[in-house]
Amino acid sequence: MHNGSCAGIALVTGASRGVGAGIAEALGALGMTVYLSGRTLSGIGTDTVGGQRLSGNLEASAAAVSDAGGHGIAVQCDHADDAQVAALFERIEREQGRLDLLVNNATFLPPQLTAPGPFWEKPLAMSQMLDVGLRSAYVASYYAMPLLLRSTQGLIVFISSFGANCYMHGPAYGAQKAGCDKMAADMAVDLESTPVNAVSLWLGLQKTERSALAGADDNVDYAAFLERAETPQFTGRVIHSLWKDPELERLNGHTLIVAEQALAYGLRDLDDRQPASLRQQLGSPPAVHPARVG
Ligand SMILES: NC(=O)c1ccc[n+]([C@@H]2O[C@H](COP(=O)([O-])OP(=O)(O)OC[C@H]3O[C@@H](n4cnc5c(N)ncnc54)[C@H](O)[C@@H]3O)[C@@H](O)[C@H]2O)c1
Repeated sequence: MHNGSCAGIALVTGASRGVGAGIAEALGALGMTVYLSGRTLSGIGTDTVGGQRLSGNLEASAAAVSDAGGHGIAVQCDHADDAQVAALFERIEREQGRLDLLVNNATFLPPQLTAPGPFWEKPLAMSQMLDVGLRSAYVASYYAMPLLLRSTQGLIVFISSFGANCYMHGPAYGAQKAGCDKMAADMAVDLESTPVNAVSLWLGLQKTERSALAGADDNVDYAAFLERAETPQFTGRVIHSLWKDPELERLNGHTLIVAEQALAYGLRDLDDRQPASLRQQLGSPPAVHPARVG
């Protein structure tokens, strides 16, 4: 089963900036109609890194999707509020009748994310990643399923990282990432014999505003990593190739490393670089769970 020449309908959650905005733009460049969700339609929000306010504007991200050749549609939706998420999918159903691709990206990353210190000395707000990031991905997938089942080839993508398998930003971040990987694996069981598949993706460090500001934070030295960072558009193109893959079913439930999957599909980053797999970047292989990492 395949979507053939149809450019497809996608939803990228949390797409006002950063990874979500870049993925949406790349999907737009490949002709997709992309719904972009975020807490506010225009104007910057309240999120900060190292005391500095992050930018981000959902309407501008949607315009970038359209400028790239697709059709970007900005929808106000707080993924902490199930009723707003339900309304988002009602709107997609009304306007499109189906969904082909859901990218679960929205994550509330608190200002103390990269600050040093044990979890009990940081604000309890660190746990909000488990609300918007983990639970919210379940809720969006739940409401997306009836629409994805109307696609000839539907795909649910979780935005994860090797923080699922090593210590990175503390236990809430690790649990959010490991939880996403596990959701993809377990959803795959329920998705068997449907036209829908689920995968979780480990992204390399991203060239985003958040990464640049975290790098400027005295507590974190991202400089060496940043040199080898990937663009979010690179991840977007890998996601598109996954969605178009006629053998996507063989990856159902897998956790995949974006750079490795790009190699398999013959994709390079925007600067024509071939990003190295995290396995190489870390010097020694991360403790990859062999049963779940493709
Ligand atoms: N930046 C990296 O290097 C990197 C690497 C690997 C994985 N990731 C993952 O990519 C994802 C996005 O990270 P980012 O770096 O773009 O961070 P970011 O903070 O810049 O972006 C998060 C997005 O989620 C949105 N969001 C937050 N709370 C929301 C809510 N309640 N409702 C709707 N939207 C909400 C934000 O507005 C923003 O658009 C995260 O899951 C992160 O862990 C990032």
